[in-house]
Amino acid sequence: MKIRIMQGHNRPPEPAQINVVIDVIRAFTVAHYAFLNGVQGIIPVAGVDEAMKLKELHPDFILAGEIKGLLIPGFQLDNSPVRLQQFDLQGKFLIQKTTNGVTAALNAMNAEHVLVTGFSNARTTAQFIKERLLGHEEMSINIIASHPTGDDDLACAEYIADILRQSGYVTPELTIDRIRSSEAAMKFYDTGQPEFLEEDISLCTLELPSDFVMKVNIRNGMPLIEKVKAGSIHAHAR
Ligand SMILES: O=C(O)[C@H](CS(=O)(=O)O)OP(=O)(O)O
Ligand SMILES: [Mg+2]
Repeated sequence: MKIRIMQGHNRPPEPAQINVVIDVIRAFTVAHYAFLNGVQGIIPVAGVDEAMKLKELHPDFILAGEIKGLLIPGFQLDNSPVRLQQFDLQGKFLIQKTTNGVTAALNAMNAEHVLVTGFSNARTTAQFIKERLLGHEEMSINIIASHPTGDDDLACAEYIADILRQSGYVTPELTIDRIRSSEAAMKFYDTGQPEFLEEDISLCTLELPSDFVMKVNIRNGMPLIEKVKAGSIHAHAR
């Protein structure tokens, strides 16, 4: 197993069998909570225009995301996992547009398996890769920390790599400390920026025992983030 950790969201990674795209604060923590709250699927989009065009075609889809961390005018949801839980998302599809994680995922489709996660689902995702995806042949895995400079995503990437290598050096506690102290987390502690809820960071650093991973599959020619049961033998949606 060859593991490459890389940072940034604007360039496709080296070809590999598996790409894991990390966005702790907050895109794929939001995605995790969305699925926990009954969402059927999440369509990642590169920009607002594409999001709005999709919404016109599918009025019942929900627009979610941010620009500079803030709600996009015309969107129903911003990028807060706390605020997301105030909505009835049962059976819905989200259209998600964010700065780092979604952009990185769209640039990382050059692998047989593309998974996305924050810290909340990192351990489940790493175990899924170990138990369901790694075969006997040598496999290469890119772990993409989507924030270009932030330590939040890099810490989570190193946590996942450590689980895959079964070395046990990178503890959840150390990872949580790095996320809470990261550049991207600072604005959530600043009372002068009330749009950023400190509670969001609590959810971004809470490891949840979930029974699914989030996989980006191509459906009708478009990327779709789907919930895949962690116990499933084949890595496609159930
Ligand atoms: O909304 C977020 O938390 C971030 C924006 S920023 O990098 O913190 O300004 O977007 P994401 O794409 O979820 O990293
Ligand atoms: Mg982020």
